Amino acid sequence: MLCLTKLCRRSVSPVNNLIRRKRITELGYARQRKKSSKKIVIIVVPTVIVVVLLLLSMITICFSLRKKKGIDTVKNVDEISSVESLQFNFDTVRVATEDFCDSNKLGEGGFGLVYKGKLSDGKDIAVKRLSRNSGQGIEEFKNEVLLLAKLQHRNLVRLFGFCLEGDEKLLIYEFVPNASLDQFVFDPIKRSYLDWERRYKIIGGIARGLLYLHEDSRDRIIRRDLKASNILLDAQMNPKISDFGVARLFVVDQTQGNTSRVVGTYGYMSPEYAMHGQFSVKSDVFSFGVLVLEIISGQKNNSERVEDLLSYAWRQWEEGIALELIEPTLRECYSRKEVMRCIHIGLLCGQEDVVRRPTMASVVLMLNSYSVTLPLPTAPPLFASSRRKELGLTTVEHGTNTTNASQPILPDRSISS
Ligand SMILES: Nc1ncnc2c1ncn2[C@@H]1O[C@H](COP(=O)(O)OP(=O)(O)OP(=O)(O)O)[C@@H](O)[C@H]1O
Repeated sequence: MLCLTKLCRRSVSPVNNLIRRKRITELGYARQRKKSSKKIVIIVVPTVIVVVLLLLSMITICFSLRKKKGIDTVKNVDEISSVESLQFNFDTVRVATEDFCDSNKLGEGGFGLVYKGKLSDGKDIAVKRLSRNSGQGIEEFKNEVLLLAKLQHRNLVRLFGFCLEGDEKLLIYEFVPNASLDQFVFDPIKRSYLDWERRYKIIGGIARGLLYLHEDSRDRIIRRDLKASNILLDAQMNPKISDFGVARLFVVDQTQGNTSRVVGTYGYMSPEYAMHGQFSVKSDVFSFGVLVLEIISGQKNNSERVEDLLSYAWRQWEEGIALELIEPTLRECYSRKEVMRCIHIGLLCGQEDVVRRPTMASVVLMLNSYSVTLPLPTAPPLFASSRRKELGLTTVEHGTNTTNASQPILPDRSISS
């Protein structure tokens, strides 16, 4: 009996042991599980939170982008419909300009007279009354309206509206109070108002305006008639590129053109455009180069010159006396570094080789950053008066300015007369 009990105990105790061990193991597992679940909580939860936050921010970004796109779309629709709503009544313009009276005349361009006007709400306007024989047809007119209505940049003149009534074709622009750049740069008295700092800012502003036309506006636009009289100055002397009557609308990859009708002013025209009617953004770059040299030197690049301005500047550059180009009134106070860089840029833009001319994006970069190394310029085209005569080209210099309607508003200095 005792033996049996002992045997039983012996036989029970391994079972108990097993159960105990099992319990211990389970307890161990449970503890381990608890520990690992704690670990999981510590690692996974923040990860999940981060992922959720990331997803949320991505969704927010997507939403705001879609919203922005939506606004843009609305803006586009607005713009298109506003071309119609930009239409002015002829009587409104007639009253605003006091019946197009002479005292309100601002000047005359190739396409007609320009008048100053005041709308009933007090807003100043400039009205371009296109002459009937301007050669500008209804399509060109609408082209200019559509182009300008779409373009908005601080260095471009804004279009407020247009008027088409009977034979009358009018464009209504924002009034830019300080007239055109040529009236300062080439005027023996007013030129003293443009110190180097102002001229440098003007060069930068024109470059940014052109860059916008070439690359940033939705449609690539080639200005084709960039010159000092087409740069207007606002009350703070910020330059504004005006008059897009000859600009053409391009889809972005259609960057080059060929035309039998050359529209432009010869002193500023690239050789490939003047001689073969070929234009590209690089034709504007060429004109910009000429303009920069005019702003620095105060000299007009017209047909009366023995040697054209580009060739003259190039010769001085080669002789190492480029700084002599600078207009005498500037000599007392200017930044040698800035003037040299601008002459360099002017010569790069005026190179005969179209490919070597920089883009306006490069020009803006060159003006803004001295860490950008400029390539050495190569020769400008042989554009001397002799060659012009040889080619039978005459300088087209239409455009007169009358100052009776616009006494310059000068920000902080007055012109001594
Ligand atoms: N928005 C404006 N605000 C103030 N003045 C203006 C405005 N637009 C033109 N003018 C004045 O009228 C003049 C003639 O301008 P317009 O654009 O018709 O011809 P242009 O630029 O002189 O010559 P072109 O027709 O050959 O380009 C300008 O030089 C300028 O003095």
